[in-house]
Amino acid sequence: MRKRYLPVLTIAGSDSGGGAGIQADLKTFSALGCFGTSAITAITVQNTMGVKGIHSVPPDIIEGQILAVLEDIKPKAIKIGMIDRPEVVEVIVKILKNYSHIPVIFDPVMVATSGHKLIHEETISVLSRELIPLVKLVTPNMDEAAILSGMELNDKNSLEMAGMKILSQGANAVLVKGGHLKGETVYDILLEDANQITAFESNKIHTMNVHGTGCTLSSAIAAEIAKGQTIAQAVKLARNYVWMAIEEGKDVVTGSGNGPLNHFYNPQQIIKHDI
Ligand SMILES: Nc1ncnc2c1ncn2[C@@H]1O[C@H](COP(=O)(O)OP(=O)(O)O)[C@@H](O)[C@H]1O
Ligand SMILES: Cc1ncc(COP(=O)(O)O)c(N)n1
Repeated sequence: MRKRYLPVLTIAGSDSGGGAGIQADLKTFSALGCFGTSAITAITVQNTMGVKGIHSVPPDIIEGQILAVLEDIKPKAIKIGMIDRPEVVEVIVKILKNYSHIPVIFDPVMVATSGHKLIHEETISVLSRELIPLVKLVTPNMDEAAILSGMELNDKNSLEMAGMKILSQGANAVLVKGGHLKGETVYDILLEDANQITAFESNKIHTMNVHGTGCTLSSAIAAEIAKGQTIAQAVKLARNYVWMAIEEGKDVVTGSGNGPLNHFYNPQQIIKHDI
């Protein structure tokens, strides 16, 4: 058997500004020693200041991209990000049912850091009902967890309560991210089931460059899962990676809004596996 890089697939939107979406995902996979492949769901007209337009990719082309990768390159994990329309959820669900052996990490992207909506309202109930029960881990931020759970989130305790609600709605595991919490500490709460809850905490970094943190975190979790880590260990490693990429991204000078992270603060890890 030859040693190769572990392939990982991202199904997400393109960010022309390069900080979030597909662009962040592919940089993260590479930085963590995996081989990144992609299926683009939508092309956003975006920079550090915000989103100026969205061109939705036709569902048959999204399906074609995903199958082209699954049938030939055989990814070890899948990350899903921006899904703007219900028909795209349907296409993805249909495919995933035939590939249930591949672990899927789903970041239910709804609103960009800049405040722009990236999802049609009617998509939310469909992804909650049909997609979330199929994935290994769903990673909502506070606003997304509030929408999915119907609860208000403002402190560490409410992150956990919302996570419990999302579990009760059919999720297998939930990471409620608290990057937008007030105060000097950020908490992310991992619920693998009602009795297995892990609270991760780190110091808040003061910087404008936090565009793409959620995309980067979910891709890093997918990369670590592809390498064989457990969910809890993958989340721990991915959080460390994101924290360092934010810290080292303070001086990445691009644009006048919310800038990106520095995905390559560490030279690329060369990690080949028998596959
Ligand atoms: N200012 C910050 N300092 C340290 N960690 C952060 C900061 N902002 C976000 N994070 C971390 O980045 C990850 C993404 O969180 P969050 O920003 O809540 O998600 P999203 O990008 O989906 O809104 C989480 O692990 C969170 O703890
Ligand atoms: C294509 C695309 N996907 C995801 C996000 C969310 O990233 P963030 O919440 O960091 O703005 C984004 N802005 N654009």
